[in-house]
Amino acid sequence: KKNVATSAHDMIRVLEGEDDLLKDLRLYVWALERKVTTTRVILDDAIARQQQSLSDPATYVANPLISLPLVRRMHMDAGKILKYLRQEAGADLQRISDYRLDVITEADLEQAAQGLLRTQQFHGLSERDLAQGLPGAKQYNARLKTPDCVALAQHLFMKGEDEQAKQWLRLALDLYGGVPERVNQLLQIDRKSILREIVETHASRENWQGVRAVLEQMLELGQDKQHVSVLLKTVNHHLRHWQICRGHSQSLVSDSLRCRYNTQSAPFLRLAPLKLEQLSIDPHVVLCHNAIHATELEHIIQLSRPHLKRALVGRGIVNEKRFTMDAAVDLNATPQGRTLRQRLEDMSGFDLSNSDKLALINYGIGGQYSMHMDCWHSKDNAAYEAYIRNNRIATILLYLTDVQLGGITSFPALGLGVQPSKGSALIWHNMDNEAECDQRTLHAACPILLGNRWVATQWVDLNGQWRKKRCLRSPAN
Ligand SMILES: O=C(O)CCC(=O)C(=O)O
Ligand SMILES: [Fe+2]
Repeated sequence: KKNVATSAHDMIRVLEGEDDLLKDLRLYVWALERKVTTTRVILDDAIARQQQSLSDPATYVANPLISLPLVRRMHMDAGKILKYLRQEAGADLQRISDYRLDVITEADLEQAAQGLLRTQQFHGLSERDLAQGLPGAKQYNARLKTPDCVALAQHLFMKGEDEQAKQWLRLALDLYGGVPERVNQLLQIDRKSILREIVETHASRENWQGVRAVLEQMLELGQDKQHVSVLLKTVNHHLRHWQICRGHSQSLVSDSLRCRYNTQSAPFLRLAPLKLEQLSIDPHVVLCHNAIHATELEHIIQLSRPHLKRALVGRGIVNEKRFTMDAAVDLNATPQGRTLRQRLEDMSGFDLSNSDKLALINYGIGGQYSMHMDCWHSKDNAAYEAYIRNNRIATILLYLTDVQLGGITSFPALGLGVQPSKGSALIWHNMDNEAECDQRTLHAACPILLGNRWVATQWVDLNGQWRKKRCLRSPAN
């Protein structure tokens, strides 16, 4: 298919197309003006009458020469006037919207953009200089405006040329003035959309510093403060997450945190106490050392092998957020598995009879699991029943291997990072005493730099914990 942008001959057709559009715009403006004039005559008439009635409305309406026309107007005219108001201005202009705009395609735009960028490269011009006009070309006041810069940026983004794209977006913002905001909104290139686009590109490259800078700029422009503040909080979590992954978690030394033997969460632990290291008291995060025997680890890894597949997120979607293999393992299927399941109950203090199977996860080099929470919010009463049945009150994360480099489990909101150590179990409570999902439990698995990382996750279902955890909000409340 021939593209119009390839030859000057075809480009003239595009110009003619714009001329046609111009004719229709003229007709439409005329129709709008006509409607405004008619409406204003009706309005002025009504205002004049209102002036007379203001001082003494009761006497005013007592005059039958007033009351009859009033009733008549409200009965006969008002409906017609409203109908006229609701009518689209220019609805009678048949010609409008007969265009074949699809004649000019995305490919045309791409080609035109490509041509202009080639010119930029040829002349060695900066984006700003190019937008001012071409050296040596006949000057028709030919300059690029905000929408052109945005289109060039979008073209470059598609080609993966993010840096250059961002230059164009910045220029788009600089050239923004002059056009009424309403027109820019109509063309969907208002400041907010441009900044949002910059944010999205930074975010897709995980450039959180970049995202933060733009969000701060948005705050300065006074844009949607509440929304931007929420985004800033998320960005700060991302930045904190990367610090934690690099081994810079906050110091865990605190007077209130202890290492002790757990003899209490189940009677059996009096005979076989577990080594427990408190990592956070509120929310509850503990690490149980030497909790699982090497033969047990091997056993569950073997059980999972035939079922391993690429892990999904949400409703079964492959996503970079979760770059791992996983498999569900039924611990009740083998005697060794049942022993381990009992131990998981003992060490967490929860009842697992309503909980999912154990999820085995294998991360290779570069594997990671982005920030997420294992629980979900529901303020909606209608959904509460379903919510209480399915939500995850706690998570037990078993580390099945040591990891040579990377692979820390990070809790950005707590400034906490846990290095996997073979045979230990990390336990945390996802929900607070009101059975509400605790945002502070946001967590992630850092990328694996060296090693083979196996973990097993036991999500603990909220349902059925009434004997185990007190103070839960009743559904009726
Ligand atoms: O592998 C990790 O460290 C985290 C796993 C996790 O968050 C999960 O399975 O829900
Ligand atoms: Fe998780």
